[in-house]
Amino acid sequence: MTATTATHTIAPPPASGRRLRAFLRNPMGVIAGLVLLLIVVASILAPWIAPHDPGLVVLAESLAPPSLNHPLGTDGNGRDILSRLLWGGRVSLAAGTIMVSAAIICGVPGGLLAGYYSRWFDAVASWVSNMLMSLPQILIIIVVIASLGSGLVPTMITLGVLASPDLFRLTRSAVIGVRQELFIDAAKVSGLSDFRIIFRHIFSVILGPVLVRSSFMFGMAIIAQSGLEFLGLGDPLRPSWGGELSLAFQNFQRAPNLVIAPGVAIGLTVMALVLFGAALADSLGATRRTKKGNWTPAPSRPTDGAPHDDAATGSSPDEPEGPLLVVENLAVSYPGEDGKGVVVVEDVSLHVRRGEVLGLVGESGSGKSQTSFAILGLLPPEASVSARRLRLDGQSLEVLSEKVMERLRGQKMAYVPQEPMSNLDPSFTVGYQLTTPMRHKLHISRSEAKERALRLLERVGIPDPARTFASYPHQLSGGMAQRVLIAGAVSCDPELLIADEPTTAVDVTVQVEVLALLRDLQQERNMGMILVTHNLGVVADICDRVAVMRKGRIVEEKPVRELFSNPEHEYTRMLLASTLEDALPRQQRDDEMGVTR
Ligand SMILES: Nc1ncnc2c1ncn2[C@@H]1O[C@H](COP(=O)(O)OP(=O)(O)OP(=O)(O)O)[C@@H](O)[C@H]1O
Repeated sequence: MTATTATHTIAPPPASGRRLRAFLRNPMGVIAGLVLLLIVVASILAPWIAPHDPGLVVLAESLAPPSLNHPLGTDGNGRDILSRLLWGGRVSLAAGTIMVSAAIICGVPGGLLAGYYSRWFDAVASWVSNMLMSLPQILIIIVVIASLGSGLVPTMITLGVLASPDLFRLTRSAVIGVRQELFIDAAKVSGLSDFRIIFRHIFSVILGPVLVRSSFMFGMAIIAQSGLEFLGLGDPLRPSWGGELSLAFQNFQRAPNLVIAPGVAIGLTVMALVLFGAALADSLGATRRTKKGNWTPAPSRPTDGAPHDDAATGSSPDEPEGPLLVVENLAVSYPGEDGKGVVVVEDVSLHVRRGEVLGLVGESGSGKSQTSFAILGLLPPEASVSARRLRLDGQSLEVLSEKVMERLRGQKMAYVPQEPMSNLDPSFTVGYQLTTPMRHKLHISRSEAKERALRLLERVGIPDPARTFASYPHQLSGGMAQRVLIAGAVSCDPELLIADEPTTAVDVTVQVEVLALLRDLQQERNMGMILVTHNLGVVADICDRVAVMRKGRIVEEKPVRELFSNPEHEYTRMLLASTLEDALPRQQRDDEMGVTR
């Protein structure tokens, strides 16, 4: 699920504000930042504040000690050291900027795509990255300098490309980590394109680690560039810290103090960058820990549906009384270790009519979620799916491209997950996450989406919709998060709602409310609903029909009352005996909850 910018009236402090405050609480980071700022400003202003021309040779003043005219003395050629260091700072900073930019450009997008899509792109990109890492860097640099000259740009770009595997691997592993997060699934279910998911949800997560690593890399770039100058591989006419250090060593016997100034310039800058990077890492890490600490369990996730647009989706209108969803002979398998496929769903056939609730029950691992994900088109790439028919509103889902499925998930199917907190992106406000799918799918303005979101929040029983709209997920209780996700799920009027154990993560009292809410919304909107659960008590509460799954197959399927009064399959009887011992008959439950059917 996703989001738009909330209105700013009651917004809590944004994540960036918390990070800044955490950073400012670290004195070392602040001092390092100030030192860096001073170095950057002094280097930029070098043409105006340097007391002398950095290239002016006055042999008569060779190796002059510090004086008013030359505050840091002069080098072996009588050039003013302070002026050369100020100008040299520009070179060092430019070197760092070029190298880090090249490393980011080569490493980060590749890591993002490799981590997100895996498969062949990952294999190729990882191979290239490993190859780059195995190259002898100094030899490559010497070859580049020999063929392209000692210009700063080609040298530092080469170094950046050679360093890019570092950022590639960092980004790739961060993306692989976040890709497993449920809020990414939620974003997919809400119909967001891969580009928006990567840009909005994943990029924000990798930004911190990439920034931190880049600041270290910047320090390394300064050292590398200075080292090249020191070894005589730079341009002798270009004032630089490394070049000054090299000259100082040449005159070490006569004026050993000359190494101090360029050494301090390099050491101080690199140290400040490292400390700054470490403080940045701490502040980002602190924010993340805070969020996780407030995590509360709860259910549902938002999705959207949209105005029915058969032309857009290529669907044909369903016959008036025909089922909304038809699944015939669905099978899902995964590659096994011995090369044979492991079948996790086999020969599953079911249908759901508009306004009908189908319960999909079975023990853990019986294939309920895999069946749901197959319908939603959200199985991982390694899954093999086949079905004789898989139709939603008359449209065959199995032949659709991922792009059309994306749109369908936004427009016709919605999903309410088991763990609501994990399905909300901690970096965005509830309002943002609720309104983005609506704006995107329903093509409505920000203010309309906000109005709609506030109404939905009120409808799902959130006591202060405006406040919740502006809140971040960690500020919600589990039950509230669950309601928010249900609001998101119905926000674009889906026709089919798949709720996967929506009450697992909340306490018993909230469970009852959530089930009642789902049932009310389903009836109000005449949605077809699949309720995935292992609890026959829940089935008794809100389902019209039940399909009992075991070991990937449906072993019995019939109307709820019939199933309860006449369970035929041995497994169904066992389920009934074990889970319904304390359950009340449906009518009695409805009466007690004041529900009219
Ligand atoms: N990516 C995967 N690769 C291989 N097997 C998988 C994969 N995902 C799920 N499975 C297997 O598919 C089977 C069915 O899983 P599924 O999640 O559908 O069960 P479930 O009935 O929903 O269980 P639960 O109630 O615990 O969620 C399980 O045996 C599971 O190990």
